[in-house]
Amino acid sequence: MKYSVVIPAAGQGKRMKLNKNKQFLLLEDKPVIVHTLNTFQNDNWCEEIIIVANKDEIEQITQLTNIYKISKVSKVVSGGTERQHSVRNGLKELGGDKIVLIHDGARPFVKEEHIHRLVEETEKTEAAILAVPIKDTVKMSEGEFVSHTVDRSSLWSVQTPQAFRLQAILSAHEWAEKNNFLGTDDASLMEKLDKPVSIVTGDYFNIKLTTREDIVFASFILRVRRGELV
Ligand SMILES: Nc1ccn([C@@H]2O[C@H](COP(=O)(O)OP(=O)(O)OP(=O)(O)O)[C@@H](O)[C@H]2O)c(=O)n1
Ligand SMILES: C[C@](O)(CO)[C@H](O)COP(=O)(O)O
Repeated sequence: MKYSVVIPAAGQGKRMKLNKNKQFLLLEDKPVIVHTLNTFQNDNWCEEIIIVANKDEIEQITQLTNIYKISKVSKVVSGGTERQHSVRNGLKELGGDKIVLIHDGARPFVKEEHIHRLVEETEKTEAAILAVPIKDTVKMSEGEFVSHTVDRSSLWSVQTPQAFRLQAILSAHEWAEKNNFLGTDDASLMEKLDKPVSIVTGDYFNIKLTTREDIVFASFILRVRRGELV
């Protein structure tokens, strides 16, 4: 089985509160984005990588792909003001009706086995997402007070990659653009069109580097992956 992947990496990293894009943060010896790209470069099911970058970071990211020999990168295109716009710019570089994965550049720890399960699931349906069951109790609020506690038995913490048939997700993005709908993930666009989205259970190590604490977690995850910690 084969797929292409779009890597949105054109955010500002505001919540990280650093003076640079979190994709360039060094995790041990390599930038975050290189850790992410290597997973797909090393996966023989992956045929093509499209990176979406801030327009003034395209050259820097292109240089990194040359330095680290990420040869599957076919294009580095500029992003948009929202993640959804960046993803759309990346999707437009692809053709045919292949399987396409959309994976945050800020998620360097996704496992190949989970990527493959997503692709296999998408062969059967049109959309599949990686997610993990919520572990905490979840409550809704009204002002400063709890309004009610949500039944968490059917709640998921959704991650990326998210996998789709290319034409299906392109149509969903076109619908969202025409109807001014902005979703925080790509699967929500399919849901708005009443398309089924399968859930594949991933693992809790597939974090998105969002706030500074995540840098600490990332350094431990790397040690776990090397077998240094349980
Ligand atoms: N306009 C945007 C916004 C986000 N992203 C990418 O989408 C992924 C998930 O977004 P997020 O973690 O929110 O990144 P930022 O938007 O950079 O973070 P913040 O909201 O803290 O600024 C990241 O790899 C980010 O680079 C993107 O390509 N284009
Ligand atoms: C796509 C995503 O990573 C799934 O959890 C998440 O919605 C991205 O949200 P962000 O605010 O753009 O990081």
